Amino acid sequence: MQHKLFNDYEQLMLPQELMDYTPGFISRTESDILLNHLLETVPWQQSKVMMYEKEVLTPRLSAWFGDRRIRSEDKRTPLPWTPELLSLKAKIEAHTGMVFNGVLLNYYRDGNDSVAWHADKDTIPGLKTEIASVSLGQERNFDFRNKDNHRQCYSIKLEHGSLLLMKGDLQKYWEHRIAKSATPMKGRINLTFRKVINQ
Ligand SMILES: O=C(O)CCC(=O)C(=O)O
Ligand SMILES: [Fe+2]
Repeated sequence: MQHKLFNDYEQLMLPQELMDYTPGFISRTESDILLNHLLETVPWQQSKVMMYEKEVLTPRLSAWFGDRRIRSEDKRTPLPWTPELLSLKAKIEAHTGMVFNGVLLNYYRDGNDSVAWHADKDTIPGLKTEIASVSLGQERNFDFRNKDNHRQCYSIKLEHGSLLLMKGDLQKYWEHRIAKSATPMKGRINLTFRKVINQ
């Protein structure tokens, strides 16, 4: 599936059926408060993943809150919803008309923290993956590229208090990442609201 990603002025246009970006979804003051609250209260963990038969630490901290496990093979017990996360979930659900039952929090401590190229798989078989992603703190580049043609690669900045909806066939045809940055970066928290059915 091909998309025209630039308008006549060469500005990047997100195909709305795949990605919908809302800057200022949360006010500046509320975003500041939520960022500090999450930094102080979330039991952040550095997960390990297998890479070429070796266990490596992921270059960021994370936490999973929700009703079910994020993946059946993920042994972490989901953390119980907090009033702050439930209220953000309700705001997103009212805005999008979508319903979520879990949220993955990523904490990028500085420019050395990152997430490698990946697509988020369908968590409910037969349904297209819908993810609502809220960003707090340091603005970072969100890169995405066509799985079949890596030269088709674009970048948007995810601002403090913004909401990015990822939907439709985005995860099927595109990958995304947060690259490491050579420029010094302050902390950033990203919350991805998801729909999962694992036990
Ligand atoms: O930090 C971000 O904006 C993206 C995180 C992400 O891609 C993920 O958790 O799957
Ligand atoms: Fe992702």
